[in-house]
Amino acid sequence: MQWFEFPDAPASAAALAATVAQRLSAALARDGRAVLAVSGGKSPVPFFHALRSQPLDWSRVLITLVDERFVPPDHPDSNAALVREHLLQDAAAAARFLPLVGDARDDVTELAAANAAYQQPTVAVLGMGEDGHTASLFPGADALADGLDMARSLPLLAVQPLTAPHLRFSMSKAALLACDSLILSIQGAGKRQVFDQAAQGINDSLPISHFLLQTECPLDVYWTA
Ligand SMILES: O=C1O[C@H](COP(=O)(O)O)[C@@H](O)[C@H](O)[C@H]1O
Repeated sequence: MQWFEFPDAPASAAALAATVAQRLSAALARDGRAVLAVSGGKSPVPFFHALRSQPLDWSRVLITLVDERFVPPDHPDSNAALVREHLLQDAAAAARFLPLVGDARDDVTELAAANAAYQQPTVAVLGMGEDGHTASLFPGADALADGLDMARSLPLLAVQPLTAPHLRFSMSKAALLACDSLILSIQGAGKRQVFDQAAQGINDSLPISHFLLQTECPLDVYWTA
């Protein structure tokens, strides 16, 4: 795990955007295409603003989500709506977007469709909640063990959080660790405390620990107070 510390959120967002753009660019040169998976929530907005004007051949980049709430695409809690409003703008408007949820009417059919359409990301940018969840791998959820099972073959699963609204679709641990690289972006003293606790040992009540304490996929942590 590599640790990067920044004086404020704009500095962290700018550095994160430059790193992600450089990794996408390397994938474009190597493979002719690149896939970026981003997190939702509230904190990624400055990063999206910094990333969307990076000079890249965005027409060969596919953007998808690490996780999504099972809500229609115009719902205020939709991660796809967040990406459309804040990331798929400026130069990045040329990127293709692969949402995880359709019209949010039938979770079984839509999860099957999302798994069928899934594209393995080159880079995934993770967030973390103060309860230690990452993607939508929530502590205490019935589906957590399945989501953390490295033998699981389907990349996406449905998770019903006990402490947060909406059924979620989430990338599994196995799918996330199959990315070329992972970046965790966090800020604030509360999240730092959770991070420090999770870094001490694998602990299912802090699912993020499964990503900090692994050797399958390189992880960079972007931290700002
Ligand atoms: O519910 C979610 O929360 C986490 C953390 O969000 P943040 O706004 O506190 O950074 C996020 O990473 C995840 O994608 C989202 O669906």
